[in-house]
Amino acid sequence: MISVEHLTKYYGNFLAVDDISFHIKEGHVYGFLGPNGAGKSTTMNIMTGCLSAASGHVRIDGHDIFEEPDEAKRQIGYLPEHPQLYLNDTPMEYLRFVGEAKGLRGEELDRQVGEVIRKTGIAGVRNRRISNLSKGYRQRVGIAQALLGNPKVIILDEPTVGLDPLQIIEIRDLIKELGRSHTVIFSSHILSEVQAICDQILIISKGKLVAYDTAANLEKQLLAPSEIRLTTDASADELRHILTKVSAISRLRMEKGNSKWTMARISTDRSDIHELSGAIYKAFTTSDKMILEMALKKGTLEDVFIELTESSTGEKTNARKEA
Ligand SMILES: Nc1ncnc2c1ncn2[C@@H]1O[C@H](COP(=O)(O)OP(=O)(O)OP(=O)(O)O)[C@@H](O)[C@H]1O
Repeated sequence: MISVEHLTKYYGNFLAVDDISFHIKEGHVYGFLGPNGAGKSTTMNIMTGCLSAASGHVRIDGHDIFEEPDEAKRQIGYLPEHPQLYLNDTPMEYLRFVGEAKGLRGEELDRQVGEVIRKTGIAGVRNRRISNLSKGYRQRVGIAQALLGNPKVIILDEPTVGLDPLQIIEIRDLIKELGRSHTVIFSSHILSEVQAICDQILIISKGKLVAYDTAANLEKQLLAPSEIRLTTDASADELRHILTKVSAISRLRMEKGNSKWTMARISTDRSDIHELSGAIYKAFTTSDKMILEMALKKGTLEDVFIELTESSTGEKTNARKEA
């Protein structure tokens, strides 16, 4: 449905999109996930024909966005990060205006405007001025205009930014609903949001595509090491000796505890952390030392996201606090 090949974009000397390539199939919800400034909006603006690129190709349903912009754009409905709504218009007037600009006329215009109003749940406010609508309803109007012309692909740039928690839930539900009838791509810097809505996740960091897969596969393939925190009455040397029998350990770090007990962090790269905890219990049974406390921490997608985006930006992302 969409093919992006070796896309590169500079702002002056600054490389904002760095040789990004990916393919998108019909009928799924895709999430562009990345910290602020990662290059999500720039990539979306190029994909929708709003911005040029230094090099690379974007094909929408076989049409090159640079060479056949009209055909390619017909397949896309776009809600930019800062949509230009006409605040003095009502949603009805605004949607009729956008519909006409997309070439709709007469009964077909009436039908489509009615349908997008119904789909986005704005019937109750369709005759109020947009300037009097809440941010959530304005965002719905923005999504409604993207749906006009019945495009195959809907691209939404940070559609939940600035909304209150209830509005966020409503817009997320709407995106999921749209995913039943369209291919939807939306961007966010909030991992939990992308995880909750998307079938596929594209992680973008510092202009590069650093991962592309389902949430479950990302966790499996890029697995952040799982870790066990252990407190024992064994000394550090005794613990090292007991654990020589445990092959699943990839890393062992002693931690400063109180003077009486030894505390350690034990990591594994294996996908099943219980394989490690079981082996540790077993190793202790053949010693005269005790496990006083054992806590398991499984590697999560959040760990993967933070590691991928930190290693390429060198900065802390804000995913953890907002997820
Ligand atoms: N018109 C511009 N001129 C110069 N630099 C720009 C311009 N637009 C974006 N940038 C820079 O390009 C980088 C990528 O920006 P972009 O808006 O694509 O990121 P983003 O992932 O969408 O982040 P955000 O969520 O903050 O919008 C950022 O460092 C940004 O400051």
